[in-house]
Amino acid sequence: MTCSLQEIFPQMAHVTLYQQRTFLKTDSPLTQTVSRISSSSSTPSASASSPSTAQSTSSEDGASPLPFSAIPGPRGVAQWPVLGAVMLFKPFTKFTPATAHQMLDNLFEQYGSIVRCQLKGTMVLVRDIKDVETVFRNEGVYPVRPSLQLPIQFAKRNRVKDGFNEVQGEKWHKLRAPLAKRLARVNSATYYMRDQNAVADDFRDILESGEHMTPEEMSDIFFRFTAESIGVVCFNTRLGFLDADLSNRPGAVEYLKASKALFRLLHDEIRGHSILHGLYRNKTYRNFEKTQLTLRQYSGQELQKAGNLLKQRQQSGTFDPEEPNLLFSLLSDPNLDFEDIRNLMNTLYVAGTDSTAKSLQVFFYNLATNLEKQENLYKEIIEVIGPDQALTPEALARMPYLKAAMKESFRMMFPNMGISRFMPKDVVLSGYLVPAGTQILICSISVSKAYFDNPHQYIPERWLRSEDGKRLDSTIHPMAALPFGYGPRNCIGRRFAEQEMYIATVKILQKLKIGVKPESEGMRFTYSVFVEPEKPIAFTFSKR
Ligand code: HEM
Repeated sequence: MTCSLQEIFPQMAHVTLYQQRTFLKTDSPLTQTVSRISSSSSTPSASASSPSTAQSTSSEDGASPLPFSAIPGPRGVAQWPVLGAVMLFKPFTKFTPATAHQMLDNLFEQYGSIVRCQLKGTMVLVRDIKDVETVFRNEGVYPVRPSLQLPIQFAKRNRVKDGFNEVQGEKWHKLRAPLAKRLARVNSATYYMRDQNAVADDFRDILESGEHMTPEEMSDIFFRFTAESIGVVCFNTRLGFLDADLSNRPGAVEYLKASKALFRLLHDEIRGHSILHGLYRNKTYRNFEKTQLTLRQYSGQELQKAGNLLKQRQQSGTFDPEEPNLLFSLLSDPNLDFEDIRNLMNTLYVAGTDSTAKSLQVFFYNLATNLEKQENLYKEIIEVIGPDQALTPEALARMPYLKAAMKESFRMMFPNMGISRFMPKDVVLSGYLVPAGTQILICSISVSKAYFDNPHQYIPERWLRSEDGKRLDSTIHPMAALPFGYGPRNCIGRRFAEQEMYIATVKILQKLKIGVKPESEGMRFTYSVFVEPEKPIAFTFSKR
């Protein structure tokens, strides 16, 4: 069996052997990025983001930190590169890649809140809130997060530009900037609420009449819903993925198939089923390339159509450059070419489908298995907008229970196994000196008794605030649950993800009660790219 870092940290920590080797070379791009960040720590943003920077290399009590080599963790052969990672799994332990999250728990149980181990290269796992703060406060202005290799290989071999999810340093910053500045506007997501409500109407209609669907078919509908919803943002149109008949939508079926295949192939890389795609075009790579080419071709056509529409509106004087329409704004930016825009939109589309589809299923599962909480939420929805009105930004502002219920779902079943960073400078974590260039995995602490009372119970109320704005449970640390990451490299699609999930939940609860069939009670969850049920969930949606 091949064990890799990707298996351990599916969503974000994907480093190939190639990257591992080159990372430590002084002339590698990642190392250059890291040293550039280190030397730029006097830039305003670095110092602004680093209240703890001054003490980042001394212990809290001022004592000299303990050396890196003293960090607890498996010893002996288990510290050897590659072999060390293999030894964390079957047959040496009871864990498999599917239970890697339990393997991490086990390491923390054995060694405490900081662990040094071999996963893909030497990694430091942390699970103490002070360490979480130290990592994020010292991540620098261009935080470095390892990336998957299949997309990087595709870009290289096809001579197309990289997506910003995959690159590092200034290049990453430059690619993300056109989106970041537009998405920082308050109404950047709410602008799409009306169209996304219409998408959710279709989603609800399908689920309402879906009593004969298999759990697999239902899971597919969740994927189609999020693909259709984010499609409204990326392409300014309905792609038709929720249509009963896709035959009048040329290319849509292939596009949908390619979108889903993409995640299966990335999963192959994550699980270590494909390790040689960097060296030659192996089967996984060839399939990946095929899906990418399909996605590019279809998105290219949709962007072309949007570009034509924009031209017409410009010519007829009906285009308002202040309109918060993301695609029109990008298309009318003289500094961006067609390929830049296609890249940005493909990145958003890909990052925004499976992630949200899986999180929505987890949320519905928590509501279905906590009916009292579902009823509280139902009451709030009916009080604020009744059974027929669509969700608006104003109505959402009056739905604290909805927000709390979703936040609690993210806390209970964290969307990914952790968030990874390569440190640009030396830091002290739990009293140990961790040198620049080390990869840190911040593991989820949101089900830890140290940070939450009754951490395994679904209690949305813990997130509610009193009228003066104070959280009822004042003991919750602001960094104890960060499902969308943190800092300049956080999830750029957060508002879209939350909005889609709010809209879908409201639409469905207005008319239907969410339940699960007995076979899905007590479902266990695992991690592939994101958290997901071990088996597709058999939901029921019954009329209220
Ligand atoms: C519930 C759904 C989602 C979850 C839980 C989620 C979570 C995350 C996390 C944890 C990160 C890494 C953050 C970090 O390293 O600090 C991330 C990055 C990212 N997310 Fe999301 N995400 C979701 C939905 C979306 C959506 C809807 C989009 C697009 C519209 C999106 C686009 C991205 C992109 C492009 C990145 C890479 C950012 C960068 O490297 O600069 N995500 N997401």
